[in-house]
Amino acid sequence: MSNLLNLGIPKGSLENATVELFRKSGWQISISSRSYFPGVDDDELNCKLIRPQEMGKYVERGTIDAGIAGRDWVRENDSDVVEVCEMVYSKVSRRPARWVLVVTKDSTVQKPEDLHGATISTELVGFTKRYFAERNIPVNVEFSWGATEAKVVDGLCDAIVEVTETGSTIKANGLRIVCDLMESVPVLIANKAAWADPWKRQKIETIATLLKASLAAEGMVGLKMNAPNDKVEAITEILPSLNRPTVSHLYKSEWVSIESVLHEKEVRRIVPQLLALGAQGIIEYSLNKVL
Ligand SMILES: Nc1ncnc2c1ncn2[C@@H]1O[C@H](COP(=O)(O)OP(=O)(O)OP(=O)(O)O)[C@@H](O)[C@H]1O
Ligand SMILES: O=P(O)(O)OC[C@H]1O[C@H](OP(=O)(O)OP(=O)(O)O)[C@H](O)[C@@H]1O
Ligand SMILES: [Mg+2]
Repeated sequence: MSNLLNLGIPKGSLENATVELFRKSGWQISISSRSYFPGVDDDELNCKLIRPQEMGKYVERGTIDAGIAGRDWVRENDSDVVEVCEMVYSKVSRRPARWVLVVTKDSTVQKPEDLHGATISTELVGFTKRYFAERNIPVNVEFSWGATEAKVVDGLCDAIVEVTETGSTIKANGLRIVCDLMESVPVLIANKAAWADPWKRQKIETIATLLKASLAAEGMVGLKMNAPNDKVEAITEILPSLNRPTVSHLYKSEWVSIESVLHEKEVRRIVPQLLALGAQGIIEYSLNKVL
């Protein structure tokens, strides 16, 4: 049984984006409705769906060897685990999630200090209490089971500390962000004993490497072109690359092939310049992974 890694997949907001990231990285995870044990096309992996709020606890205990959860919840639970790597993605975007202090639009609150003696509702109680205590602002922090935005609209509390990504929920409820309190990204965490086991560690590191390589490839493309020998210097001078562009000779020709990896957004700027310098047969191709 030693060549089996128990891996926690975050159930909820990060679920679809995580499964999609694994697909790009080479693992097909299939989740059937109502089952908390997704299938995966790797005999060395055993996946379980676990709430990000509880991931740290189960990884710390060794119930599972590794898992992905938002760093916010790993910190909130003060989980004694190895943080293997962070990955920048959220529910719908490739930006960190933000925990923000939120009030109604007509509230007079402009800064955290204005909440002296106020009641704040949040799912992230420990962090919120610490944030206000460190600033010597006495507040009453209440745990919220969710739908937190509704509570400040209803006047059940004076402010909330909520997670936001696109901002659409805050906007839809007519609320206003006072300030950002913290950012959070998903992290791959490992149990300490699993990390000390050479096979498990290697497997966890392989997963980390490939997940990060898939994220790194997003927005990057390969660009390849032919050019006369005497233009190589001028072209490689302006061509962005990860390290240096590759130059190889065309068979029985005075021409060379030049290849580079760059941000897709740079292509529209660089292509007219490449053409002006005499490049021909330019091709752009997408990349699955950048390591
Ligand atoms: N758009 C988002 N909304 C909420 N959480 C997000 C978002 N993007 C990333 N996250 C992260 O997802 C985790 C919260 O997960 P989840 O949504 O499962 O919790 P929840 O809100 O309590 O559950 P539910 O989906 O049942 O409302 C946190 O680590 C948070 O930082
Ligand atoms: O900034 P946005 O892109 O709108 O995303 C943030 C919203 O998404 C989450 O809600 P969720 O769907 O988890 O519902 P909940 O309030 O019941 O937890 C979070 O709690 C916010 O309400
Ligand atoms: Mg939620």
